Amino acid sequence: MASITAVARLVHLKPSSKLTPKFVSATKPLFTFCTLKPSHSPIVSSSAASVNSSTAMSYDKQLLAAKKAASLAALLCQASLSLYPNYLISRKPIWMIVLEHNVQKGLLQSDVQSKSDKSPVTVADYGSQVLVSFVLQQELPSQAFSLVAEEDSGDLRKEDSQETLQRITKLVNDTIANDGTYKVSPLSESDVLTIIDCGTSEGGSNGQHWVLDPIDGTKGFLRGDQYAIALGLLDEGKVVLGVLACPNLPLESINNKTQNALSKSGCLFSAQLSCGTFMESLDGSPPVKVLKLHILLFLFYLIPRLHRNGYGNGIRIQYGYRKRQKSKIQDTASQANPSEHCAASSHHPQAERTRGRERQKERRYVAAFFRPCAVCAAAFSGQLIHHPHLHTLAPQPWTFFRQPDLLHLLRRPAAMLPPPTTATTASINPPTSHPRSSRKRIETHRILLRYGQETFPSIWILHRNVSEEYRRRTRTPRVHVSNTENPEEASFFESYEAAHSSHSLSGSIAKKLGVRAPPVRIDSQAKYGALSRGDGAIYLRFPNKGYREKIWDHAAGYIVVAEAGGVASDASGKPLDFSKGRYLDLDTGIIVTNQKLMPAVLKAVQDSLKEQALPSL
Ligand SMILES: Nc1ncnc2c1ncn2[C@@H]1O[C@H](COP(=O)(O)O)[C@@H](OP(=O)(O)O)[C@H]1O
Repeated sequence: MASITAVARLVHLKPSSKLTPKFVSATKPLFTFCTLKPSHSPIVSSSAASVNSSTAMSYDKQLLAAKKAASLAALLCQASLSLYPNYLISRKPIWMIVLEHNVQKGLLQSDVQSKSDKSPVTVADYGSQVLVSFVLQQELPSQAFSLVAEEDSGDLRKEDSQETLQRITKLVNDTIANDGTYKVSPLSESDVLTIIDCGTSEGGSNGQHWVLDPIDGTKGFLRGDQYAIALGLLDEGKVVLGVLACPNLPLESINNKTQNALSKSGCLFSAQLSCGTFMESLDGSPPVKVLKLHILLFLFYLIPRLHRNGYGNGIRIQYGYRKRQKSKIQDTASQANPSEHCAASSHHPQAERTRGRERQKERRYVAAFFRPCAVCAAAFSGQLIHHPHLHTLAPQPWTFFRQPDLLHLLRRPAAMLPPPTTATTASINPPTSHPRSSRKRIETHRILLRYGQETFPSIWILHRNVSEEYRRRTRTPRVHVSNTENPEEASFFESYEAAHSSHSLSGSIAKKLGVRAPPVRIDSQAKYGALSRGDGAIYLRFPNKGYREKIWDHAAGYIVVAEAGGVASDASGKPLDFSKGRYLDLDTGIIVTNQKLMPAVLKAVQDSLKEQALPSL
């Protein structure tokens, strides 16, 4: 391995004469494999490109790098499309962005090219590939680098592509500069070509290989529909981590049309072997735009008043008499059972008066904001306190929401209040540490409380500097595939493009299964992402006979679904095999669903294939 690297460095003469020494050192590993061959020559052998997995770092670090790479690539893609994200990421004056935007609109139309297989490719496809490759090597400099990616530089090296190449280079350099993480000199056009050709590894069953589709669903991207930046990592032929950046996928379920109107778009799915699948917002912000105002009101109006009234530090709204106390978490037993605590202290006349006053204040300050949401908070104890005292109206049956939404709650009639007698505590992922910070910076989290079989939304109020683990759990919720066992209740996904997957075949399979909902047609591996969080229960894909599936079209999505509890197989029930190089070696079609539905779906697939006289097994 070492000798290959040494040879590579010798063969590599000068990526760009304009590179500053700083950039050369920063990109040293970048050109290690790329320069083993002229960039338009046949693909470098997988044995040369493979990396011995014994030298591999933990996947945690690689997952972080992959998330960073995919998120930046998503920014690049959005910047190539619209003004809005450009405005957000750019430090330029607005008038300049408006001017550039017009140019970009023109760019996009003229920069769509056709590949040899007639599929479209845009400047954003190339730019995304360059950026992902660049970021991975910047973030993991000590790792040898092997990348199996969709694009190569062949077309860009033609004379008439000079302008396109310039645009790609500008797009990449602008995105890197706007991000500001990497202090490197701008990439030259020849750097860009070299980096694109880093993606020509053959993959295979030995060592580690990154697998990238820089824009999966290019047709969806051009239509303004769904697309994904899909990045996976193979280790000894197995997918061990995957990241899907889906800039146009709503953070709320795609089935929930009302929520979607309020919800932002942009999901980042990440999965690591045996660690589960997580979904977060692509820009790291809270999921519902309209909540911001209420959170601000809460921070600047309610919190100061709570502090004044002795609710400092712990940010706890506690039933009944409470002493002024400094500790953030005290007396969790009494919090867990407020009525007992109240009873114990009720004989004290001073306590009685204090309680009366506090009740009044609570009503005024808290109910005004959270009505009819029961306010709950027991910072860092892992326990949430239901505060029945806040509910001043007669108990009524509670209506349950799938997604917590403060605005929605505020608008609900008071009749929807939970009964005061409802169980008062609920344990959710307890935080792993109790940071004793003196800084009184507050965060609110929308939490779904479970009381026995019942669920209702609430607000959890926390100090800012909670542990990383706690942040991960609250900000990046783990997702799970739908657990429906009944095919009739299941909805199914398929390609938007009829040319990519037979709609009639999946229609007949759905009919056999008794699926009632119409098919949900979306582009790209966003389907895998949506499936992993239970938006649908089945994904069926049946390309035309003879089409060979590529590993970058499925690797990231495969692990995202598998770690969320789903399964993917071909039509014969064999798991997908990513160890055979750049193509998947599979029988007709791909089926993705949950464990319980798989046998029924497989049977329906087999029956339909026989009926349609397609080769099934
Ligand atoms: N005739 C065909 N049959 C099946 N898949 C095809 C196809 N032509 C292109 N594809 C692949 O389907 C992917 C899009 O998947 P989906 O149909 O789920 O949106 C494309 O990814 P790219 O857009 O990266 O080229 C491409 O790899």
